[in-house]
Amino acid sequence: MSDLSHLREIDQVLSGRAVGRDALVAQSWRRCVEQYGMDPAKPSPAHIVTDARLREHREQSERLIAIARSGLEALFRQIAGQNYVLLLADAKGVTVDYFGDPKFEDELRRAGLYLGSDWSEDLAGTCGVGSCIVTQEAVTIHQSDHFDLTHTPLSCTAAPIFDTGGTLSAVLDISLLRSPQPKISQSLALNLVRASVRRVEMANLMAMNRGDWVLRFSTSPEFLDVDPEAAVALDGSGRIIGMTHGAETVLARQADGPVLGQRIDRFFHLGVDSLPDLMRGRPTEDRLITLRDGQAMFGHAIAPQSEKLPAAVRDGAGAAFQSIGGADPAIRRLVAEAARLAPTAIALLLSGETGTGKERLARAIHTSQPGNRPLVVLSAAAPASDWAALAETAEGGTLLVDAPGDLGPEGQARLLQVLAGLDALPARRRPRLITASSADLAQMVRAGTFRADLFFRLAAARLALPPLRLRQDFDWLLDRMMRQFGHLRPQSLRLSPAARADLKARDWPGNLRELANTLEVAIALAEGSVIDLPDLPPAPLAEAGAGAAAEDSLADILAACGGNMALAARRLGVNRSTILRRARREGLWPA
Ligand SMILES: Nc1ncnc2c1ncn2[C@@H]1O[C@H](COP(=O)(O)OP(=O)(O)OP(=O)(O)O)[C@@H](O)[C@H]1O
Repeated sequence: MSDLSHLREIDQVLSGRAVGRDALVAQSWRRCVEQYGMDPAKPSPAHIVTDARLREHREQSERLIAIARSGLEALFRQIAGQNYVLLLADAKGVTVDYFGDPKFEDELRRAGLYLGSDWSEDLAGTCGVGSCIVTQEAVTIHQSDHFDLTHTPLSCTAAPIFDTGGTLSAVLDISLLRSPQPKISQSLALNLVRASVRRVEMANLMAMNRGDWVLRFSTSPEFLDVDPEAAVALDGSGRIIGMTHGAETVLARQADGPVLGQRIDRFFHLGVDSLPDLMRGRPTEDRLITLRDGQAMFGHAIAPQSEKLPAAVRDGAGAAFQSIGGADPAIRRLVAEAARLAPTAIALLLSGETGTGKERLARAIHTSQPGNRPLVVLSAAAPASDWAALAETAEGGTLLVDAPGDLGPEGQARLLQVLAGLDALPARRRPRLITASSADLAQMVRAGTFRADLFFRLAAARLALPPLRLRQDFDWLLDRMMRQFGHLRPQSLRLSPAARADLKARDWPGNLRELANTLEVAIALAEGSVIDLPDLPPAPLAEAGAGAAAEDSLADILAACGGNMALAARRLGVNRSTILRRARREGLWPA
């Protein structure tokens, strides 16, 4: 269709004539002109928000992105090879997650099919994401359905994702740069997007309501347990506290007013006491439930999971995670989250200063899962030519990407390519990605020194390890490491209270690694069965003379340290024997 006939057709719609377009397209065109004041004769290029705004949008959608990601990956694999690009936009229309073929990246970016593109209808005109947000329905906006001439080559199919309260929270869109002319060619795309959205909403409901009853239901029994049509979460009295959009649609037909907050027996001939009868284990045909209007459905009830969850998930005390930390609230939270994320395929970024235990946590996440699977470290320091082979050996296991912040632009592009190569593997063989970084990758993205697409690929969920100086479980770590290094000495060893207090007062820039090194040296050097102050090596990065002015005399420093030579040595950043020699020379100590 020529540009001129496109403009003429929009004119016809505005003057109220039927033109054979879908009603929702014609209505959107009217909005573009009458509400948003757009001029179809003045096309405008794709609008991409700034990095800072993209970050805000992503942060607000972070949880949903993490939950949606494995569903999106599955969808992307289904459409792989057909040149679709897949976008997840937030409720404002900004693309917060993206899957596309890196080969076409420049073209996709120009077309706005990229991270940060703003597809709100009042900015981009009639388009998949924007019109889906306005209508709250799944739509295909195909080629010249687009209002703006810039976008008429595209074909976009989008479906809304609702949160468990029924509010639109995101849009899933799959788009093509070039497509066959008939719009019907996209009907499969529409079904695929709808099904993916249903699964994302289901995963979201399950994640949000682990401690509650969930009732899933379907019209046919075949897919009830694996891919149900709809679900609600119920509190102990049978009140609906969460729902998928599919559930809201079915239940809203049964009774007037809102669905949320109502008891389940208002919609089904079913009481909360009967839920245990609908649990898995009973034949599906026996789990028949009837809506108030008489329609039969099949139900599957899932009991609150808190009591059934493995200890690792419940309180983070599972065997694999036991060595990570003690009674520190931040560590407890971190371990509980890590345990919950461990069984998923979500790409994890573990951040934290050097030596905070990122690699150890990655290994714990890996080993917490059953099976004898490989864990392969892909270090940024290894030659890039080896990466692809390394990544392949992680098949079926975990690929730990270490220190990608050290990579320059070429290395980053290569890493992205290697990761994209893994997409060709069948889902269950594709390694789970965990990244460890002491560089602040998000900050590097903002500064333009780290690729945003690589960052988002690596960091679907983020876990931050606190520095040792902020941990409240220092004593626990100390005792654990003392036991761990116990084998180095035949007799049992303990720390004197003064030595313990001294260690606690240090600021540990090298974190757990520095603490482990310090203890190992102290254990090796201690002569008796007690590690005392003089046995502790000085902090390697303490500035010489730190805490004492360089011109302070040794006598003054010793006095300030209560005559404790080890403490004086540490303050000056020298060995205890040096202090002793100087003290003898200056007559401060008997020769
Ligand atoms: N919870 C822990 N208990 C005892 N030792 C620990 C613990 N966590 C880490 N360590 C020790 O601290 C050292 C550093 O740990 P790890 O390599 O996991 O840190 P990292 O954050 O990956 O470091 P980097 O960023 O420098 O690579 C290792 O020797 C490890 O054994």
